[in-house]
Amino acid sequence: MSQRITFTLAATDGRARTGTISTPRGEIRTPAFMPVGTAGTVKAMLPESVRATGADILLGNTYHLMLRPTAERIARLGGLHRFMNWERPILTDSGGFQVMSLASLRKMSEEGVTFSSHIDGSKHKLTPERSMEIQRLLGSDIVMAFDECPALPATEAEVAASMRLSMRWAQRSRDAFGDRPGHALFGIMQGGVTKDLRAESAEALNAIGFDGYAVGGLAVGEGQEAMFGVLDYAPGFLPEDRPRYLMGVGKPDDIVGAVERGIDMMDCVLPSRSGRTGQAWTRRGQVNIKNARHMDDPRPLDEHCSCPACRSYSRAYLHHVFRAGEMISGMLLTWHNLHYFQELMQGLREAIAAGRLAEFVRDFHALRAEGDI
Ligand SMILES: CNc1nc2c(CCc3ccc(C(F)(F)F)cc3)c3[nH]c(N)nc(=O)c3cc2[nH]1
Ligand SMILES: [Zn+2]
Repeated sequence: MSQRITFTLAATDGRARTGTISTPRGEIRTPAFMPVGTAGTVKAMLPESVRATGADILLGNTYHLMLRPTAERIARLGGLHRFMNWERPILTDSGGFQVMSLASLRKMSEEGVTFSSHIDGSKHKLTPERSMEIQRLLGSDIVMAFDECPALPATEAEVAASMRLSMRWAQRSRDAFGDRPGHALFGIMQGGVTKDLRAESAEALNAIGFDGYAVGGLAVGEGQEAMFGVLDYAPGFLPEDRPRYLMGVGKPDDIVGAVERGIDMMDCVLPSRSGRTGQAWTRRGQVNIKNARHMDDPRPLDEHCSCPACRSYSRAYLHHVFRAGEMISGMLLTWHNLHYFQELMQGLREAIAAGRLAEFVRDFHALRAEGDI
């Protein structure tokens, strides 16, 4: 692929931006929400259904795919796009975060991390170089640098040491990635909730130079107020002509607040994971479909929603299939949630382009009742 990945800003409104990331496999409209496709599938969804919700890009993962079915097998079978039948852009995480949250018997060193698979206990090693090799074998379009996301609670000294390790790993990731036209490497800013550490991390990443920059180390239990506190300054430490990706975020109101603060890309398991637990997200708040009060309700989840669940099924039906443990329950609620998240992103993109983001945000909060609706 000769074409390089480029980011074009179309409009700004305050600190918010809207634009397009052009890749050989297609365009990504920003601000973008990226559905999580952990082990090569967005759970309970066919790829064409994920596309129908409006997704331009989805996420895959080094950790899960290196364990099963292995990156080498996927490469032999033509790469992850072919393997999972998604020909549009794929971003893969570098694996470190998942090792810390999923694997057992982990051993950290300057070199990288060794761990035992949570699937079969087999021993594995991840280093910046190995992570770059895996993401190349998968064929992902946007590759994440190998980093360490410190677990909370952590002292400032621990956060500083971890961030500096991640910056050394960022350099090694950059060196190992090489020059791959048509593919992008994103650096990941660390530094916890400490402004000086965040500034030091951004300075290190800017000096190395990346195609895009992620704000890492957030959405790990610090709470929305602390997260927004970091986002009040951290995106501004990053080059404004490159995409900014906030990892692991979030609930609809987290997404709105992050976009207001200059974030262009986000990912979260929430719409799919909560869909499988009967939790529907709507413009007026959350609907907990397992609540008995929906048992006789002929209305759709959201009468304004054009998704298959809202077009053709009642709350009573969704309540029934959830209670009965029928697979269609997870399918319909996941589809609805992903559709709602993409509709929220479209609304944000249009509002920024029209210079009326403040009005959009006001309406967004005004409509959202507390609790179950
Ligand atoms: C939920 N909170 C959160 N998630 C975070 C993630 C994971 C993001 C991710 C990527 C791919 C997938 C896949 F399942 F689709 F593959 C799933 C999740 C982080 N990832 C890295 N590298 N550094 C961070 O500092 C970091 C901070 C994170 N806070
Ligand atoms: Zn719907």
